Amino acid sequence: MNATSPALSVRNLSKSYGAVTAVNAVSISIAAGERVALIGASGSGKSTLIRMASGLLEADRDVGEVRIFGELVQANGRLASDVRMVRRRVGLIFQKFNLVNRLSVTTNVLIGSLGRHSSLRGLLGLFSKEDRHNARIALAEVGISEHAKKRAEQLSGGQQQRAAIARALVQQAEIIVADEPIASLDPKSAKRVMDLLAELNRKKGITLLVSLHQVDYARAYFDRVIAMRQGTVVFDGPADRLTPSFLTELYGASAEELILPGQSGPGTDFEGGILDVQRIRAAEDIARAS
Ligand SMILES: Nc1ncnc2c1ncn2[C@@H]1O[C@H](COP(=O)(O)OP(=O)(O)OP(=O)(O)O)[C@@H](O)[C@H]1O
Repeated sequence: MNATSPALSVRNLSKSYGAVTAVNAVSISIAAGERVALIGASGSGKSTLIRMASGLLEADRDVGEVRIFGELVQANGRLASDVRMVRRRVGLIFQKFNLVNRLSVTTNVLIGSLGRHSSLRGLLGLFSKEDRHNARIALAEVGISEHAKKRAEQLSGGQQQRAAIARALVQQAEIIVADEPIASLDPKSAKRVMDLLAELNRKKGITLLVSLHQVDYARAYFDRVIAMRQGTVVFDGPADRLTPSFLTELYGASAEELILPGQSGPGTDFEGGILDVQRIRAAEDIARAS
């Protein structure tokens, strides 16, 4: 709403499941355009926080608030009545891609435009010429134009994740909230997905909040890291402070789960170069041609 509002503001949010406190009085603020990784061992509360932040899950009653670009998502454990409108600004990416397997890649991407139309129109496949044009551009931007007509289930994991990102682009998401987007991918596909997210942040100013298990990806791609342990935020600061010794200080023995010795991380040879340039040119060509 307000140009100076944070992209995401979470204040005093908690969530319990019976005796388990999944998230305990967490407050964070993410400025528009920031690139923030959320790390933590399994069960530390990352998914629960992400689901509450994006309006998919109500927090515990009576305290807490979430706003996205100043618009209320939930307060005191109740979702805002117009939460659907706010959610349109959020591109959600999940570990398991969240595509409709039997639909074509293009249709899956077009689903991103449904927030702006009646669902019936979308269900009937009555997408506008402009929507289709935007879907073609988005597919080119994420580098999977040649797979547009295939069914989603025919794509590799990395390609499916890129289709999910294309859907967020068609949705014109201003913040992408991704819950372990690379956890199911091989290192090469993981790197491509992370390269793509970072590029969208740089070129389009899309804010990123991405939960990850792997600290080396957090360090390579993000300026700021929020680390959780047992439902609370134990670190919020520059990614380069996350040295192995600091992680051991934060997490003790469970730091090993985050450092992943021996597993190949992103390294430093980010794919940028030729592939990127070709992809961006293709998207620009499509934009000019129609
Ligand atoms: N629907 C639920 N019912 C009961 N307990 C839950 C539920 N969802 C999460 N929890 C518990 O809340 C805690 C935090 O879970 P959460 O999934 O948020 O952690 P996480 O950091 O995302 O873990 P992972 O990295 O394994 O996905 C865990 O102890 C989990 O068992």
